[in-house]
Amino acid sequence: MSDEHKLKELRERIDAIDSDIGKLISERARCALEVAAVKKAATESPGADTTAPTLYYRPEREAQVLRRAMERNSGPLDDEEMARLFREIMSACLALEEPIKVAFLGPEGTFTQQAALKHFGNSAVTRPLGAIDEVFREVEAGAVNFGVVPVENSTEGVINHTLDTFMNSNLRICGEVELRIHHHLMISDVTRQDSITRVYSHAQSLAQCRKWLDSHFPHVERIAVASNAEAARRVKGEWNSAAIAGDMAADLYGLKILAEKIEDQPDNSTRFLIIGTQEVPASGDDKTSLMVSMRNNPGALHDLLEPFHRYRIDLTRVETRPSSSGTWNYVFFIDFAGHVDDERVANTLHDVGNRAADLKVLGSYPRGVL
Ligand SMILES: O=C(O)C(=O)C[C@]1(C(=O)O)C=C[C@@H](O)C=C1
Repeated sequence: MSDEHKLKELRERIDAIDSDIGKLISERARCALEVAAVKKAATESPGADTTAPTLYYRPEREAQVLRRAMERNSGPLDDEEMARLFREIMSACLALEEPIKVAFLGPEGTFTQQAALKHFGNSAVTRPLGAIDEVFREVEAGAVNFGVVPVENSTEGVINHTLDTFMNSNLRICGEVELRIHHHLMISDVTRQDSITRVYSHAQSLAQCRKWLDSHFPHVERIAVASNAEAARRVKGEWNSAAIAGDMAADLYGLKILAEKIEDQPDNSTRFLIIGTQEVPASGDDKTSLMVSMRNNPGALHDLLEPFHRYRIDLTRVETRPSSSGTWNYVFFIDFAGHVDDERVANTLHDVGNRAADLKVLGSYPRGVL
């Protein structure tokens, strides 16, 4: 068989498969619409709390669907790629039920926007806001369904502002998403490559690329700005500057990438939290985040952590922040594996509650899948 003939035959097979996939996606979307009708009827049934909103978005179910897509996968696409395809199908199905609105730490083109789209898919309506506390406020006011904020970076550590904002908020953590962060050095079409005297970026990104800058641009002034996207925007009209930012910002402002992946740690990643008002049922692989205030006694941290050890709970993070109320009191932010509905977790929380001055469960949520 000639190459041309073979190609034609293969494309006919692909056309037939696409037609089947299309029909199946439509069938799936019709099912999602029926699910929406069932959910709506349940909130409107006699005896139901009529002030409670219908919860169309179900993080635990989405995590299960994505995990299953990965488990089922037998290649040649890798598991993450397969899950990403299902992520988009589910995002489109949810948009049919109710278009989901998500606020993120902007402006457009930030890694936080990338994280929001990774988590909710491209059918979500995303809205950029200027500061972390604005994202919290917008969710609290009910103007959007969820917010996305960064919480820790593998190279630079915790984003204190996000943790501190939880001290004065009743919002819950409904999910997490991790993003590999690749920084690039980018310039505009008016930049003179041999005359770069300043480089703009967010302070965290400048820190994440410190060694690379020391060796490639030791004498260039490093200027911290509010976001990577803002850095890219500034470079647009300047002949003597460059920016460090991600792919999205380069695309958005039409910048040229001079050097790719300049982060000092090759596995540089940032974890983002999904904040909302919804309590999320167990998905089968969950994490819980707590905020605990302890009186400033010797051994307070040991007392606090002992129940976790006794009930064999796997801690994934412990952070300390000074409390906003008393000068010498501390607030601990603790993340661990498990859901508040698990018996061992409930027992641990009971014991921790007895020892703490204050204990707040920030949320139980599915461990990030993608
Ligand atoms: O299972 C549901 O509750 C649905 O609404 C369906 C579906 C899906 O497309 O699979 C869509 C949105 C939800 O966030 C979870 C799953």
